[in-house]
Amino acid sequence: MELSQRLRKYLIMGSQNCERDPADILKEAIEGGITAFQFREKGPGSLQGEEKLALGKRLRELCRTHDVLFIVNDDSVLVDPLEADGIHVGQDDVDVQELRSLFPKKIIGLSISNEEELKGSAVDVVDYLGAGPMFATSTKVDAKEPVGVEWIKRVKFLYPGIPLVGIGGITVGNAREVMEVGADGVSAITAITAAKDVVRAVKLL
Ligand SMILES: Cc1ncc(COP(=O)(O)OP(=O)(O)O)c(N)n1
Ligand SMILES: Cc1nc(C(=O)O)sc1CCOP(=O)(O)O
Ligand SMILES: [Mg+2]
Repeated sequence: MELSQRLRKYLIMGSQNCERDPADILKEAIEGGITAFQFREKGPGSLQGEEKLALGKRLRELCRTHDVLFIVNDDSVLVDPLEADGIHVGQDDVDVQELRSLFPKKIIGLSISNEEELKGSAVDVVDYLGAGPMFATSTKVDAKEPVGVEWIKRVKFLYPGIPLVGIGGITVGNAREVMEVGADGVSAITAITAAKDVVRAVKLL
């Protein structure tokens, strides 16, 4: 399957986003039909060190069993121990050219929030882009101002060949807008982790 299809329903989370066992939430999200998962264990309340690694391994196994893409957020040292399919980084993280030489065959995702970031990034070495925040979000403390779905149109116009997912404030109610302007997928934290019925939320997304 093409990467653009594998990024269609992209759950991102860590234990800090979950009020119950993250593995249960991930299992339900897989049942609902997520195609990709990003292990983003960071921020207030997140696990560190061995505990982080242990949780990553549990979640990785679930993704492997169900053929869901497993991407690590930020932490390049976790890529090999977790046998991740790839890594997602932002503008203030490890440089993507350095990542590409470390991991020639892994999937590398890069966050892009504006034209300046796009111009200054080595887009040619990455496999997909994350564009956001689409809408207001309180999940990421240092999130930028919402850029809206117009940003998806612009990035697709400039880089039609690279898979693109929207992120930030995406819900069951607005995911369609993001897809209709040309995104290959939607990524979400709260819309899935905080849903009363996770299976249904993913299906509706
Ligand atoms: C798919 C996707 N897009 C964007 C991000 C944000 O990455 P970044 O800007 O590095 O912020 P953190 O997630 O590291 O706080 C993402 N994680 N995934
Ligand atoms: C991790 C992340 N990155 C963003 C970006 O704009 O790059 S917004 C964001 C948080 C997404 O959480 P929610 O789905 O709960 O809004
Ligand atoms: Mg990051």
